[in-house]
Amino acid sequence: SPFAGDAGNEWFTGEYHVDIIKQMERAGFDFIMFEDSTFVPETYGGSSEIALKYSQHAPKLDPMALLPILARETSHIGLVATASTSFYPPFILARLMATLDHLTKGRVGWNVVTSSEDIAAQNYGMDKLPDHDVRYEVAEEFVDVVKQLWDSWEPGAVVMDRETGRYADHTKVHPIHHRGKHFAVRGPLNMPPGPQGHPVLCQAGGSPAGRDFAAKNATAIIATNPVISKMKEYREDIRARAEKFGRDPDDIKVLFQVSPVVAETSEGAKKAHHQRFGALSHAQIEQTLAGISSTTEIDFSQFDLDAPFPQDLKTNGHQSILDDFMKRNKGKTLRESIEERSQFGPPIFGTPAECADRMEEIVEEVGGDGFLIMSPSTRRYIDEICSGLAPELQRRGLVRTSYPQPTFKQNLLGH
Ligand SMILES: Cc1cc2nc3c(=O)[nH]c(=O)nc-3n(C[C@H](O)[C@H](O)[C@H](O)COP(=O)(O)O)c2cc1C
Repeated sequence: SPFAGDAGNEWFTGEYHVDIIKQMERAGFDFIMFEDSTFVPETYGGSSEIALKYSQHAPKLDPMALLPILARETSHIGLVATASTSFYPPFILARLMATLDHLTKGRVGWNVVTSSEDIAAQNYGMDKLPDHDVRYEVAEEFVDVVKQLWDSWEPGAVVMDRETGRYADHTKVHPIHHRGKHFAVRGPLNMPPGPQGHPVLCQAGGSPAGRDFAAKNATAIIATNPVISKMKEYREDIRARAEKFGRDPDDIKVLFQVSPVVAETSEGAKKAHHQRFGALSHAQIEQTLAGISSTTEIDFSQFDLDAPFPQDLKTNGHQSILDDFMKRNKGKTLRESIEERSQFGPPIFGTPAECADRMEEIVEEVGGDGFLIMSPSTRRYIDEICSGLAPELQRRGLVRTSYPQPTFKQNLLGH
């Protein structure tokens, strides 16, 4: 982008992230989420050329190391890092999250992913990932172990009694002696849990196994769908699954991915939207196809752009994303199909008031809890959202103007 400035360099030192998170806190965002993966894609065209040309999936800073820097520069906004249950040992993850919950004073969250790329698994001593549904079985056990570790220090275990010179009460700190199908962990954790006890869990399950996992464990669920009726269906399905697991569905916030295009005038926004998402340029086509190729591990460079693509593709990666993509675009050419996909969510463009109107309509129809704004990495875009769109939503009482509760989870849930 001609408006990226020197973000490509400032990004490496975290300066860029510090600037944007301050804007976001001022604009009343609940949280920032850092997506993550740990590989350099090679699926598209059988080479890393296109992925590296457009910096797709790489480079990435490790979000775990970035969060405490951002915590020092802010006071209220939630900070969510992605970590994979296929690659981390549960003890290390539990300890990292507890550490971050203390360092951020109760503002940390974990986006739980199972990962979808064999090429990433090969960085951790595996030839390939377990099957899709087995990954969720592993994730269930992983989260169970992590929660047991966070609970291995009972409330009141830390006494810090100066008179007796005693730091902690050993009768309130317990090994967990977990021996399951996938993990064996003795415990206890070597530190007490942070202010939230269990940090906020985020998830984006799309498949039946993924939705069950999310409905059972997550406080924030993020989802992508450009079709309003499907968004509604998804949220209702998640809420029904949550009830099945004995949870109050209102304790889960379902947030839909959008990428609003905001401008001073309706015409300006329409033009900018068309530039970004209309007839795709060669570069946009390459980027979108390379993106789908790396998440599905299917080389889309082999298909004719101006013909329908096969409807019987199979992946051990993000199957639900692929199924949905095939179903929605039956009969369409690949070029037509990726035009919709490149938008990520329902089209939203206009002046701040027009975008706010559209978002309000969508939430009314979907019964949704809000949105996850997916941002191109420029300060200009962040400013359009934080100084243009968000204040308009705040004036309408749709976005917070303060953070009344002490922790991220309490602010998210409103109690
Ligand atoms: C908004 C959004 C963000 C996601 N972020 C990540 C991520 O950072 N890392 C990752 O490996 N997967 C990520 N995913 C993929 C999901 O974890 C999940 O695998 C995907 O939605 C497909 O669902 P399934 O696993 O139930 O098949 C993301 C998905 C969505 C919709």
